[in-house]
Amino acid sequence: MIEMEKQSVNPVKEETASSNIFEVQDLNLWYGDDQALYEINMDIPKYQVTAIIGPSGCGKSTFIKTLNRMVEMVPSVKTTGAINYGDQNIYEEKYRVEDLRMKVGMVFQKPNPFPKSVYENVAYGPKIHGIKDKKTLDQIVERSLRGAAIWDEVKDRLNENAFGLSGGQQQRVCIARALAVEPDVILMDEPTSALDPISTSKVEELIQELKKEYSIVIVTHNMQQAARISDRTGFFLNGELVEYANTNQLFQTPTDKRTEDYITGRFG
Ligand SMILES: Nc1ncnc2c1ncn2[C@@H]1O[C@H](COP(=O)(O)OP(=O)(O)OP(=O)(O)O)[C@@H](O)[C@H]1O
Repeated sequence: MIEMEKQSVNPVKEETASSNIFEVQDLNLWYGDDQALYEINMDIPKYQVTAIIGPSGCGKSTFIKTLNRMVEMVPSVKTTGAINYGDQNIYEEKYRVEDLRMKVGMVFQKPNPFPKSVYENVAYGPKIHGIKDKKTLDQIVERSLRGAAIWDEVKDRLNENAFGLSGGQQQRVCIARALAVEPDVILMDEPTSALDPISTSKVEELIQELKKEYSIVIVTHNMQQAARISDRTGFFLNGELVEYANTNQLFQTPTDKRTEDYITGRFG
């Protein structure tokens, strides 16, 4: 079993509803006729790191993309159930997806900066939302880059193309870009899988800092990473949420045989 030093957190169901950023209720999802998620029920706590683990194809990326409705970019997608964010179900027809995406930022597996300067990458979202004043934009860019622990490395390179940065630096610029629109939640889909170990540990440290101000959901293939950085972990298998518990408990005393088999390396 994986060694853990972190304090454990109480299971969400013992907490009040307002301590959750999302409450996923009976969520099912199909790509055309193929069902990819089955009856997912999951309360995702505020200001914590929630990790999603499971073998390839189990539905991790599909699930995380339901949280900002990015999954709907696939035209054949159908969902049933609800995801409550605040007091609203984000799958209600009247819910404006643009509002959701402002509050629920996303960072992807491969760093994907725009082919623009570091400054423009971070200022892009605020500009789209109507901020034009140069001084205000300068402040947002600095604050976001500081928040993503990359300011010192890029403060003299703000006008250089972001493609000229290392992969790990690009990923932190992408995190700064997500922070610039002041989200509540940051979704991360395997954010370190394309990074070297030093960049990975920088991003992992950053995640620990970010959870003071944001709620974080991270998909990871890497169980050690989930154990190191998350407060709660959900284990997915074949589109089902098999087990969801505080991370310590899930890795040390899993209650489901399938979780135990997976974390002890018997499959996956
Ligand atoms: N755009 C799509 N169209 C049709 N089926 C899809 C699409 N994306 C994913 N799927 C299917 O949904 C299921 C879950 O895939 P998903 O990518 O969510 O799994 P995953 O756990 O993130 O896998 P990996 O760890 O390999 O990234 C798989 O059977 C996959 O083939």
